Order: sequence, then C-alpha cells, then structure tokens
Amino acid sequence: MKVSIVGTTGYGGVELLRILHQHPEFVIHSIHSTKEEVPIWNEYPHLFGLINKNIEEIDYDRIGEESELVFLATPSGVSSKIVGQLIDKNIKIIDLSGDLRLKNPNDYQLWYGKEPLNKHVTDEAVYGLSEWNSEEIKQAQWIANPGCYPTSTLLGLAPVVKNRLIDLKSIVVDGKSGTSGAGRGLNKGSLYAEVNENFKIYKVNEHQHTPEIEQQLQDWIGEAKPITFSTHLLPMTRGIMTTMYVQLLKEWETDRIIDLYKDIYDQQPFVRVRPRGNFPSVKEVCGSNFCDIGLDVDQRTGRLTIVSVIDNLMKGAAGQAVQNANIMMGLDQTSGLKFTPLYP
Ligand SMILES: NC(=O)C1=CN([C@@H]2O[C@H](COP(=O)(O)OP(=O)(O)OC[C@H]3O[C@@H](n4cnc5c(N)ncnc54)[C@H](OP(=O)(O)O)[C@@H]3O)[C@@H](O)[C@H]2O)C=CC1
Ligand SMILES: CC(=O)N[C@@H](CCC(=O)OP(=O)(O)O)C(=O)O
Repeated sequence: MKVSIVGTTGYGGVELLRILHQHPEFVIHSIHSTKEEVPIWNEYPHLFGLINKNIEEIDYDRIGEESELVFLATPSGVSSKIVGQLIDKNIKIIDLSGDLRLKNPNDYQLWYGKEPLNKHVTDEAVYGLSEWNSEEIKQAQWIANPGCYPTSTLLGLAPVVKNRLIDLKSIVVDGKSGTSGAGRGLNKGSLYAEVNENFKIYKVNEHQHTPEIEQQLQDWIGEAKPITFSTHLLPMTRGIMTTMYVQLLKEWETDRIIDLYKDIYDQQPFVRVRPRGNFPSVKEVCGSNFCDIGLDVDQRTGRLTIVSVIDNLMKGAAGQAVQNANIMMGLDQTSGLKFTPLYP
C-alpha cells in the first residue's frame, strides 16, 4: 500500500519514516516538505544508505492519484490548508496537527489563534485515539491524530471517567515533555542553554491541548468540567509524563482500581498497566508505542494519582498515526509497531 508523507523533515515526519521504512504493508511512495529535490539523508544523515528518496514538490493531484494514504506532519495552520487541497481526492488523510481535532471552530480560533477549517471537515474527521475509537477509525476517511499530551492524559483518565468514579471538577493534569515535542524548528525556548539543567512551566492555563482533552471527556460521558492542565519542559529529548490527580466519589482500594484498569486495557497491546507500587518512567517507553500507567489511591485524601507515560513522537504522534493507519486499512493494529523500548 503506497503512502505519502508531507512534513518529512520535521521530527514527527522523520519518526514516520523510521516506522514505515520497516512496515510490512505500507510502502513510502513519496515524501514532501517545502524543500524540494533534496535527498532526505541530507536533512537526516542517519538515514544514509537506508532511505534513498528525495523530498518532492507537493503536487496534490499526484499525491491523490498515486497514494492511498497521506500523513500530514505539518504545523497547525499549515495542515488545514493542505487538507483543503486534498479533501476532494480519493485519499485517506491522517493529520498529526491540531487542525482537525476541535469540533467547535471557536475553540480552535481561541486556543490556536488561527483561522479554523470548514466545520464540515472537522465534523467528518474522526478523533484517532486508537484504543477508544477503533470502530469509527475503521470507517474514517480523515483522522485527527490526537495531541501528545491528550493521548497520555486521556488513556490515563478514561477508565475512571467512563465509569463515573470521580468528581469531574477535581481533575488536575500535570504534564512534562521532552524538547522534541516542540518540533525541529528553531525556537529560543528549546535551545540547549535554556533547557539543560533547567525545568520550566510554559503556556500556563492557556495550552491548546486543554479544549481537546475536555472535548473528549464531554464526548465520553456527555458532560465535562474545565480541567486544570499544566505543561513543563524537561531537559530530555523524548518522552511525556502526565501525572493526574482526581477525587474519587467513594472509597477505593488501590488494588481494585488497578484491577479495573487491567480489565479495561486487557485487550490493548499498547497500554501496559503496572502492578501496585510500580510507576513507569519515560525511558521505559521511549522508542516504543506503549503507554504505561501506574496508579495509587491516597487513602488520606481519597484522591487517585494516575501516572501515564508515552514517547511523544511515537504513541504521541507518528506511532499512533501508524496504529490508526493500520486500523483504517484493516491490518493488525500492531503492524510495524512492535518496537521494544530503547533502554537505557
Ligand atoms: N513533535 C511532537 O512530539 C508532536 C507533534 N505533533 C504535531 O505534528 C505536527 C508536526 O510536528 P513536528 O514534526 O514536531 O514539527 P516540525 O516543526 O519538526 O516539522 C514540521 C514539518 O512541516 C514542514 N512544513 C512547514 N511548513 C510547511 C508547508 N507550508 N508546506 C509543507 N510542509 C511544511 C516542515 O518542513 P520544511 O521546513 O522542510 O518545509 C517540517 O517537515 C505539528 O502539527 C505538531 O504540532 C503532534 C504530536 C506530537
Ligand atoms: C514541548 C512542546 O512544546 N510541546 C508542544 C506540543 C505541540 C503539539 O504537539 O502541538 P499540537 O498537538 O497542538 O499540534 C506544546 O506543548 O505546544
């Protein structure tokens, strides 16, 4: 099956190359960005001798005619214009940016500060949280691939929210990310001297993933309360940890909560629920498509602490995008994604 990638020179795009290069069914047909006719290994010398392809001009007609599926790993605001050029072609689209995720155009305008896409496109797009939306993903033409923080957060919150075990007003999400989450573009905040031996909070109470998380909670149970969501930058390359604090509505033992999570995620190959007393660290999932979850009930406060870790470029972006592509194309969802985490 032929696939194209737009935005190949970015971190999400190059992670797609790493996965798709060894995928048993998908064949990388064409790769694109605004740079043209440059061999991809010029941008990424680690691919020398492995992927001998040039970055090509973005010709929407050709992409639509020659490929069955296109991954857009382009910045928000850019993706929406590309989607606009591709929607009348008979091609499946998986967009890694935030452009297709928010159903309410005012939310997009407010949180991204950009012009929203036509509402009929965002209405049609399926939110690609693979573990929870696989039936819709199977039928989808366009996928809004979830953001990195929302993936980690929602997989961690889903069991207690869907089972209405918590006070929705109590949700506090504390997120921390490595710098690859900010992409390959030059920006002062990601410089070594700014990040090394440092730890900072950013986008306080205005992170664009806030409405995405709230929208999914609303979808699941028909109601949602505003959440507190904080994001921090850590001096590491890959990885996200979200620690969530939620008030339980009645008394629960840690063991029972862990059993509930285990039952719910039992059939999900990429979600690993840790045993009592064992909490995941980001390195334990890096390079893989796993989301690892650790849980503990604080008997003194009645609050549950949920720790969820992913690799932002894998389960948080390219890995989940390929998982969704597998589901859309009727393949096993783990095809090409059985990476063991890179440790140490
Ligand atoms: N990094 C992460 O962990 C995650 C990222 N995402 C989202 O995925 C998308 C890609 O992220 P990331 O790879 O980190 O970003 P990068 O900034 O690293 O890469 C962006 C890519 O888009 C290309 N690009 C920029 N403008 C255009 C344009 N007008 N037309 C075609 N291509 C263009 C760039 O190529 P060039 O400069 O060569 O033209 C580059 O290849 C973003 O929307 C991001 O928010 C989502 C989840 C996690
Ligand atoms: C570390 C870092 O800066 N991370 C980025 C993740 C951005 C992203 O993935 O953006 P969309 O999902 O909205 O497209 C951020 O927090 O904004």
